[in-house]
Amino acid sequence: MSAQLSGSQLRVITMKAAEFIAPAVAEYAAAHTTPPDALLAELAEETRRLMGDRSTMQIAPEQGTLLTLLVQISGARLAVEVGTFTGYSSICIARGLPADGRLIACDVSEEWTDVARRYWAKAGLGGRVELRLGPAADTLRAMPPDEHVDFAFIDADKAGYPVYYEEVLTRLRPGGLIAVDNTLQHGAITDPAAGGNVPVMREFNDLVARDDRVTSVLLPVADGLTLVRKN
Ligand SMILES: C[S@@+](CC[C@H](N)C(=O)[O-])C[C@H]1O[C@@H](n2cnc3c(N)ncnc32)[C@H](O)[C@@H]1O
Repeated sequence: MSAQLSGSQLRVITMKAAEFIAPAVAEYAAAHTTPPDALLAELAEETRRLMGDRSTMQIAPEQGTLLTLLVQISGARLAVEVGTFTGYSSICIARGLPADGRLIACDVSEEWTDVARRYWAKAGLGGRVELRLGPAADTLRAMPPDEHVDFAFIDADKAGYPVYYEEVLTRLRPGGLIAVDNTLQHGAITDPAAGGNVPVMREFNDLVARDDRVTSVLLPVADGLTLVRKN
């Protein structure tokens, strides 16, 4: 499933990973991580071409590998994604599910998820992924309130994270896992003067760290990825 990465693909991995660690170490880590296959590399390239600067919203390749691995080892059957964009992370999650598993993908953008739909079809995952267009808070609240979700990935508007976290956690089975992206905010999370999404994210990180319903670890992977297990 892996493919040789071109120089530019490897540079993208290295640039994203280098935010928290020395560039040479980041390059070494990237070279010793299972790389994206040809389809994911093509999606990353098309997203860069179509979306320009917005393409940085896509998760880093090593996060994609990690998501697939987490879904596989957790034995998840039903997954939820909040923030799909052009589909990179959804493909990584869906690939970790069994053939009869299901991913509910939430986003507000028809334009961006049209790209995702195309790539789900190309990846043979069309039957495994269900897109729900609309504000994710509404989509999550409309789901049954019982504990039936095995795995979730939160990667949408940062102000919405506390609501997404709570609505997902309510529906997560004990032992289920939530992965939350961008929790280190390019390293600005420790800067008390930083604006933008940083204060919101700091509050969210504090909320998770205080939550005795879960066990969590904030990993310095890419832009910070917090893993949360429901106790
Ligand atoms: C950082 S991008 C997601 C990147 C994606 N996980 C990937 O790997 O390519 C954030 C996405 O959240 C979506 N979004 C923003 N606000 C939202 C909301 N209120 N409900 C659902 N999706 C939302 C945006 O349309 C965008 O596609």
